[in-house]
Amino acid sequence: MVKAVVLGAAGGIGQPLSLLLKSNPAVTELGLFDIVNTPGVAADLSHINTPAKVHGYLPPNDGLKKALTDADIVVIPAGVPRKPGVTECVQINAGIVKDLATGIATTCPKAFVLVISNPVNSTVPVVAEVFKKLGVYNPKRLFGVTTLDVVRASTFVAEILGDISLAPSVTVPVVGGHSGITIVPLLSQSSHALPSLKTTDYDALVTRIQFGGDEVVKAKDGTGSATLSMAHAGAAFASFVIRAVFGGESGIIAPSFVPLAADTTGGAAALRGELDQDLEFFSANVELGPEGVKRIHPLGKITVEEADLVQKAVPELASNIQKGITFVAENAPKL
Ligand SMILES: NC(=O)c1ccc[n+]([C@@H]2O[C@H](COP(=O)([O-])OP(=O)(O)OC[C@H]3O[C@@H](n4cnc5c(N)ncnc54)[C@H](O)[C@@H]3O)[C@@H](O)[C@H]2O)c1
Ligand SMILES: O=C(O)C[C@H](O)C(=O)O
Repeated sequence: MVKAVVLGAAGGIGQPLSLLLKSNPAVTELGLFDIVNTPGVAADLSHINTPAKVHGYLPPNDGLKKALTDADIVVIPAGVPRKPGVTECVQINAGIVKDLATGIATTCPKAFVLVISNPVNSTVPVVAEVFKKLGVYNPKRLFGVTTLDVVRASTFVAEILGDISLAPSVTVPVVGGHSGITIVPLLSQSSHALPSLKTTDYDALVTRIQFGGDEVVKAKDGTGSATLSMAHAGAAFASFVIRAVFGGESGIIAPSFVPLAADTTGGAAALRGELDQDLEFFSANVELGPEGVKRIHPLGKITVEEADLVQKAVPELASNIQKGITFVAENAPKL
């Protein structure tokens, strides 16, 4: 029995993500919360002949609390997407995420929380700070969803290999964070070796993975950012967590932006030793287990070019993380 909850379920990501979770046979209950339209989305999805019972909730009458009651896994795509030329919407989205995290802390503090709302490098620290303030922080259960970067890297590498049918089987660890230069693809660790690329082609591939979001924002021409590929990526990561935590499956490893305190096996300590500056959060290859994060893998063997990318990402990540921490320090969660 797994109850999944989507916060922001009526949005561009929320609707297709809810559809994919409704299609996941391991999900037996699906709670949909948004400030608009969830009754309609829930009614629509409830006609699909899969096991999950679906309920939609709006803010009146304790809707958030009702949606979150008995939640096992909560996915958060609530927030404002980027428009062309706008780099981030920290204040608005941090406020939304802070309030939703407060609801989680008071209603289902043991749930596994997957944050999609941008900027992930700051919103995940927001959730952590709220949980710390409310005394329910378990770093093993908090994840920033960076899977879209991994999905993009697989696709773009398959394109370079000249065979798009390889895309589902190509895996490229993408580490660091989820915005611009904090996105670091470790192409040397690709499951499928790349042909030797000219420096300009290598740089172009890295840039395309780092700024894949811009490609979609530009193409959508003012109407939003990635929603369908994000729903695919979010549902895939949710499925990894469900399989590892509730299905008892071992050996699932996927990049995610996690608190480094989640790992006590020495993996995070080894990763910290590879970075120039200490960070509280980093997207690394995470091995999932029954408690959530089982082990955070260090970067391992990387090239000089990749080490340079990591070095450039770290100060930007530190500043993004601090923004989230400062936001909660200045805007305490209200119960
Ligand atoms: N992590 C990633 O890789 C990734 C990828 C794409 C987009 N995103 C981010 O996901 C977020 C959502 O994007 P979208 O395209 O779905 O936007 P959208 O505007 O289509 O949908 C957002 C939804 O959030 C809802 N919402 C707003 N405030 C809320 C609140 N307090 N409680 C509950 N719901 C609330 C809105 O009503 C809306 O339905 C944005 O922050 C975007 O930048 C992240
Ligand atoms: O780039 C964005 O604003 C959306 C998202 O983070 C993406 O990677 O597509």
